[in-house]
Amino acid sequence: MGNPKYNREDGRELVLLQHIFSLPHLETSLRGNPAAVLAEIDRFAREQSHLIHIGPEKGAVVSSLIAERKPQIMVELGGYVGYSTILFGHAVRQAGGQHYFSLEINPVSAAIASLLIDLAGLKNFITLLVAPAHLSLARLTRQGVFDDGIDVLFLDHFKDRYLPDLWLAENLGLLKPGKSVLVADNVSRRGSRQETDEPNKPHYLDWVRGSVEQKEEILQRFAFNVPSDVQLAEMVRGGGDAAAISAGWDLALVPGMPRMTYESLGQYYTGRDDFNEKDVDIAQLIAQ
Ligand SMILES: C[S@@+](CC[C@H](N)C(=O)[O-])C[C@H]1O[C@@H](n2cnc3c(N)ncnc32)[C@H](O)[C@@H]1O
Repeated sequence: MGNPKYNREDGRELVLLQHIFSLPHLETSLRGNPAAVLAEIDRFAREQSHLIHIGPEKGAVVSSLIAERKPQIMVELGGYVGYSTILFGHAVRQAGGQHYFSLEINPVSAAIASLLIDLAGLKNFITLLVAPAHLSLARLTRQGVFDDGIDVLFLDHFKDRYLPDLWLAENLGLLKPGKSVLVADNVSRRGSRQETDEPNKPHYLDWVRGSVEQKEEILQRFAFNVPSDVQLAEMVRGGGDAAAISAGWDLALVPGMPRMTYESLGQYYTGRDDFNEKDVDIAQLIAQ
């Protein structure tokens, strides 16, 4: 059964949508106002049903990073109902950035997010793609939107996909040394719930903090399906996921690049070990 607070199979996200679109100040103060839309989502999560959004405290940490780094292109893996999309998309736009991409696997969550993003007035600045993140990364790579790299990659989807999707981004050449920053939600080893701490699965931080040798050792534990004679990045740029798949690649499990090493820019810890309120980890790619 688990904690009923976290039982999310009750349609609460649709209730949130109904709630927001029936507020009396919808047209007067919510439309076109990202901060007001976010405040209503936070209020709903506090007073009615718990949501798995990043929330205002960790959200502010990432918003400050955006204001400081001024990313042109930011990509989030796991858009859910659009809270972080609206918060960070707005911050990227305010910082003079070009575009925000939100990748979400669940079509119901994405439909809700789409309406809330539109309500907040950010529709033209944000692209929301509904598919497993690895397929959307391939699709956007093919479209050339990442030709100058991803400036901030925000990982907030399923924990067991953080590493495989980071590996794909590395392999496709989407991360640039001295520039690209990774922001990962809830990856600290503190707290009791560690979905990634299973015996044979490396933890996200093993990779992001690891040396070249440690990362080579991590990759040896996996059976990758890697055709020897074809460069994945070229293939995906030319023909997207279809070309890669027909050449024998499994985009869901592509080896990372051990020579890409990261420098930690800090870990913000909330002091709470609730399921989605623990920490946010920030690291920058330094070598390739
Ligand atoms: C913790 S929620 C994201 C919260 C959101 N970033 C926020 O702060 O408002 C995780 C989301 O990741 C999505 N997700 C899980 N696996 C995914 C995948 N492989 N690709 C894209 N989205 C995924 C889930 O459907 C869920 O909506």
